Amino acid sequence: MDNQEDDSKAMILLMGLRRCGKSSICKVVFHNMQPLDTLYLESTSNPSVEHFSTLIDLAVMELPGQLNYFEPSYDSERLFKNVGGLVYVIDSQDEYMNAITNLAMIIEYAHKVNPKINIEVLIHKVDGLSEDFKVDAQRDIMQRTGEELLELGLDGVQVSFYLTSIFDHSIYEAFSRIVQKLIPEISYLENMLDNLIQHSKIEKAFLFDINSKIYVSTDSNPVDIQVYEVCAEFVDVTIDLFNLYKAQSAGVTSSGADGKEVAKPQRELKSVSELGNGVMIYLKQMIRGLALVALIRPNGADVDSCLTIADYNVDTFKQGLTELWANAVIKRPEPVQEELE
Ligand SMILES: Nc1nc2c(ncn2[C@@H]2O[C@H](COP(=O)(O)OP(=O)(O)OP(=O)(O)O)[C@@H](O)[C@H]2O)c(=O)[nH]1
Repeated sequence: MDNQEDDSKAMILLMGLRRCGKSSICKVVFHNMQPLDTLYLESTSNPSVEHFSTLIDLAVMELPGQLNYFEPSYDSERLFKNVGGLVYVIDSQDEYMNAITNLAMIIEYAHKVNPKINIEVLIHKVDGLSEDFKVDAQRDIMQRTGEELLELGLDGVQVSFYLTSIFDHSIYEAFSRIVQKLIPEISYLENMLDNLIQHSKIEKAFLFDINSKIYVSTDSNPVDIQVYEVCAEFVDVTIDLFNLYKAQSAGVTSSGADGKEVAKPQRELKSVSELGNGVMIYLKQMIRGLALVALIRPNGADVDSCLTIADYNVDTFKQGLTELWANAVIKRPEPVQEELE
């Protein structure tokens, strides 16, 4: 059982009251659904799991808002024991007092069975709120949650809050931070990226999961959300261009020295472009569906030599990443969905 628990740390539980936006978040982040199309999503009635493979294998389990997880028929204890992060979604456009009471009750239980669980609260749908109201809502929700936890004698429990919406990049930014907390090697990755930027005229580097556009790591400089947006959009553009030309090269073979047909090596995703302000944006494919995206500021130096140095250092980084992955401690989580249904 112990081993099983260790292997299952990369499980995220997504919870919240009905219609707070859980399915929409999953569809937009993990299935590239357009935010407006979530208007027609039906209410979820059974737990569902998204498997998401990036540097770590991750499972995101959505628990429907209409279910009572504390009914005896659910093995809630096993469920909560097996998760690394509990993400609770609060609809900020709705009356949220019930949600806060529900959240406090869940934290009490989750913390009891799994004191190491990361508690993450998404103050969601903030696109409908004015800037002032956003700040007020955040303060109010944080304060009320604190009061509820104090009443339960849980004031020492760490809770992280994020303002999110599926209509901008805030949901990706929040999930990036949540996923990073589950990667045991995160500090090595950050060090490796710090090393890379120090020696390559790079001012910011992200290690992106190409499919979801979550970044699994970045260097230790603060993240500017606009810089993140530019990099995430560059991933999209690069993939679109890559797919545009894929059909011609797919399945192409050539004759080897002994006359046998050999498959051509797969094309590697790589792209470089110049932004309006003279900064170069650089993308290169790494391992396991990841891509490194970096902003390079030549600062008067020769652009070609900056790119050559970046190429060399990024290759070294990729080798480091391959070694890090070979020794990674996290394995695929055990599917527990069937037991819940
Ligand atoms: N304005 C706005 N609406 C959102 C956002 N996220 C989700 N919604 C809307 O919220 C409604 C409910 O979303 P769902 O994803 O179905 O909610 P749910 O939590 O999965 O609901 P249940 O399955 O009933 O538990 C949909 O109409 C979404 O379009 C957001 O960030 N902003």
